[in-house]
Amino acid sequence: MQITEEPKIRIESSRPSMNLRHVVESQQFTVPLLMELFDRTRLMERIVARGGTLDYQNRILASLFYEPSTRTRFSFEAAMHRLGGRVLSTEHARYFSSAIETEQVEDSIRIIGSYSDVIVIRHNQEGGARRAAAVSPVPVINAGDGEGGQHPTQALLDLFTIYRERPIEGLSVAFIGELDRGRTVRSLAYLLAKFDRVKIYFVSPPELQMKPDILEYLDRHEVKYEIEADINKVVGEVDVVYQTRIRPDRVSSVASQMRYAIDSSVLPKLKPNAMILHPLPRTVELDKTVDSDPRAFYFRQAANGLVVRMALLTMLLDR
Ligand SMILES: O=c1ccn([C@@H]2O[C@H](COP(=O)(O)O)[C@@H](O)[C@H]2O)c(=O)[nH]1
Repeated sequence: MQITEEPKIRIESSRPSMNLRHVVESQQFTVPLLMELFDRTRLMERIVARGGTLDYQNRILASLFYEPSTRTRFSFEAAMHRLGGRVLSTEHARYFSSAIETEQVEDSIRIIGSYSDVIVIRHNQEGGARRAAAVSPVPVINAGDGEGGQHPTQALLDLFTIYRERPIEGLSVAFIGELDRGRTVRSLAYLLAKFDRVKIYFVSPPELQMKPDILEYLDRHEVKYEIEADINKVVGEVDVVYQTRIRPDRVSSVASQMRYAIDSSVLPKLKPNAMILHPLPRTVELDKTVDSDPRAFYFRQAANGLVVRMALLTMLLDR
């Protein structure tokens, strides 16, 4: 794709109105900050449509992944390239360099922060990103920390995907699958709690249900929710079905995994204008026959990762 420089689209290179130093958890985002991010995201859509910008040349993003990633790493790196910047990257941070000799994340971050302008980190331990942010000389973005941690930028792109289609106020959302270790679900629940009249259904086998910390947060913020084990009682009620995997080792049988699957037998039960989301990658819980249904939004959701992450990078780099 050719970069067209004329007429120039101005990224409000002015400073973001709200101070955002690191992105560690979803709770950091207020509704005005989310709206500012989404306004910038719309601008990024226009910039990407013309091939990108050179505005951030000479800025360097370091991507440091201690766990595998497809969408998050590629979209962050593509985002920096579309902004004209450069990327230093490893997807084997657990094995590279001195981590194998038990170098602490703090030391790695101090060093890498002296080579770069922003660090994107996926850490295998809950709290890994927070530890990184505590010592980093440059902004740190949490790209997933531990199984019970968070994945705030996934939640931002999830929310943007919904926001493009309908108001978030008054929305009903069913989170289905392996909820206790679903960092994407945890992060999105925190974001949804910022909006009025949202209702959340947590649908999973009892042993994989959402952990009390999120439920207590929802209670404190007076967000309505229900715990449910039967997918059929919920799918017809909601505006958004947020499907997630159930890994086979977490349930006793394939049959119980399949009880939470979305396939062509479930589609007729959904509202005609429902949205089906999934953070991907999928296993058996989201059948490929669903892909051609107009309510399937998961590939658009993954694609939105690029523009949302571009917008977020500009907000951190412009401050
Ligand atoms: O059902 C799911 C599927 C994925 N996740 C988490 O989402 C990301 C996916 O990683 P990519 O960087 O997009 O490849 C990862 O953090 C998974 O742990 C999930 O929680 N539930």
